[in-house]
This record gives sequence, structure tokens and C-alpha cells, in this order.
Amino acid sequence: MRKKLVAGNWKMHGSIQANAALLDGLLAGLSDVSSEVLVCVPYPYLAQVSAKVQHSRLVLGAQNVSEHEAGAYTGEVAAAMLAEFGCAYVIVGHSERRELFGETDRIVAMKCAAVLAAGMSPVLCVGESLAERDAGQTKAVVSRQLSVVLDYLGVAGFAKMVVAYEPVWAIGTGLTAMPSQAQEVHAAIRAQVAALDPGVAEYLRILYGGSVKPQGAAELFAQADIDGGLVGGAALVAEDFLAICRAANS
Ligand SMILES: O=C[C@H](O)COP(=O)(O)O
Repeated sequence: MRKKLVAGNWKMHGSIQANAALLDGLLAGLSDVSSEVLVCVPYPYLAQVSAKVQHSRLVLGAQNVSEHEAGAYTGEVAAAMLAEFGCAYVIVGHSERRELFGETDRIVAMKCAAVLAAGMSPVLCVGESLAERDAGQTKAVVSRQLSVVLDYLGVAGFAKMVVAYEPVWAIGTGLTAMPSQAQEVHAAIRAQVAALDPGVAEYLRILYGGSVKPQGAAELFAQADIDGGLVGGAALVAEDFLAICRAANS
């Protein structure tokens, strides 16, 4: 049985004051949530959020990491630094990083390795663009993104990973994939891992991301291979995020 995970990706939003209010709202409403709940916050707020979520059920994560261990990489943040601040997860290869910051499949694989080496879990994002979906390439694109990481880490590395399927056309657009569309891709991801190691595949959590809102979340999370969500916009409003978390209660 896989424990559901609902992850909030705050992206480049927040302020010390707004974060405090959001976290107060979340912490006050977690009692009827049974899934694991993660907040992935901008780097400068790691210390603030880490202190605030200590001894609570909220888990802390980051949104990016350097593929390098340490050195002359101005502006970069190493995985060990994130671990020091209490991060348990790091989002890797979000489509915004791939598209806007030129992250290749290989860099994404190296980042996953860096996160694992520092004792944390990568949340590896994969997903197709609208043009790729229209061209019937969805499964091929997702399979390629996954196989580069599988080749680099070996399937054993996936024992501590989370995969997030995020169709790029659904991110921030209000267009959610239909539960059956998402389930089809999630099942293909699990099958690809199962072909290498059925045990790892059985326990691999695969999240759906892309305009997840309180309405419709329960139907998504009821799909056999959807193990939770990676939530952007709705993660910035405590009552919406909590409603999504409750929709993941099993
Ligand atoms: O990481 C989260 C995803 O990019 C989804 O964002 P969204 O819920 O605002 O569409």
C-alpha cells in the first residue's frame, strides 16, 4: 500500500509574512488529513519554514538543487545544504526548469543523484508539451525522460524517488488532465519501472500535477496509479490546499 503524498510547490511566491499566515492555516487544518503533506518553498524561506514545521506533520522540500556537490558555482545551492535545513524532498526537473533554464534530461538525472546522495528524495517531474501530446508522443516523451534517469541511477535509485507526471499543457492553465488520461500515463510509468524491478515499481509513488484544484482532486486520486498530487497555484491558499490533501485521504 502506497501512502498518498500531496506536495505544494510554492514556485517563486511568498514573503515572510505571507508564508507565516499560510503555514498557520495549514498547521491548524491538518488533523483530518491522512496523507503525507509536503511544502516545497523558495530557498530564502527554508529556515523560516523549517523552524515553523518542526514537530508538525508538514514536511519540508526545495524546488531545485545543483547537480554539483560543492565548489565555484555562484548562485547555486548544494543538496547537502538543503539537507541541513531539514529538507526531505527536492523537486527535480520541473518543466519550468527544463524549459526556462535549459535543464536537459542528463542534468536532471545528475540532480536526482545529488539529492539521493544527500539522503533526500527527488520528486522527478516528467511530462509532455501540448504539441507532443497532439503529435501522439506523450508516452514516448515521458518514457525518454524517465529512462535517462533510470539509466543514470539504476532502478534501485527509484526506491527512494517520487515521480510527478505533469503534462506541461495543464500547468497553470486551468486545464486538468482527465483522470483517465492521467491514469494511462501513470500506469505506463509504473510499467516501465516494473519491467526493471517489479518491487520498486509497486512502492513507487507517482503524483499528478497540473491545475489540481479541490474540485476534481478526489477523482484524480482515486485512480489506481495516482498516488497524490504536485500542486502549484492552489498550494498558496491554505483552505484549497487542505481540501486537496483531504481528497487524498484513503
Ligand atoms: O509544480 C506544480 C505544477 O507545476 C502545477 O502547477 P499548477 O497547479 O499551478 O498548475
